[in-house]
Amino acid sequence: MGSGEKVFVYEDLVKHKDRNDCWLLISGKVYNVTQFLEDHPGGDEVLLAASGKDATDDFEDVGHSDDAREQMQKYYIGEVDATTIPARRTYKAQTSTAATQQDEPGFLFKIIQFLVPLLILGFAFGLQFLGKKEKTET
Ligand code: HEM
Repeated sequence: MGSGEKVFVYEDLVKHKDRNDCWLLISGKVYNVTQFLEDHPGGDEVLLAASGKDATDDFEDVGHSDDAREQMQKYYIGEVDATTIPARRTYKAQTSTAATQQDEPGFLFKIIQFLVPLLILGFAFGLQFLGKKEKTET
């Protein structure tokens, strides 16, 4: 606050992730929470664990109050150049491909289920036919 806008690079965060010097990156903004570690209602450990990386998800997952968002302004020290932040990994469920892959053995299984009784029947008729033929021949 008031000390001017500073633009950091993502790699800078790694240098500020211990108890004596702890920065947080939340929604592209950098907060120096070193003095806040002891006072954080959620404890210092969670803040230390959230430092050195993008802590946006960790912060939002807790559902911080407006009061907490107000408080964090005190610790704001600058922004991180967005181009240096690694792209967030999104895990897309491979529904379409997984479904087709699963469908194939299912389909094959149904065909086999249908064919096996037919083969047994065919075999039984075949044996009967052979039996009759043998009787007529003798
Ligand atoms: C500058 C950043 C932060 C500030 C100013 C802050 C402030 C606060 C405040 C005031 C509370 C009390 C509840 C509320 O008002 O919402 C709180 C709770 C909490 N915070 Fe943070 N917080 C910050 C960052 C984080 C981060 C990065 C995490 C990582 C997970 C975190 C985890 C928690 C947890 C787990 C609680 C719940 C404590 C409980 O209810 O037992 N906070 N925080």
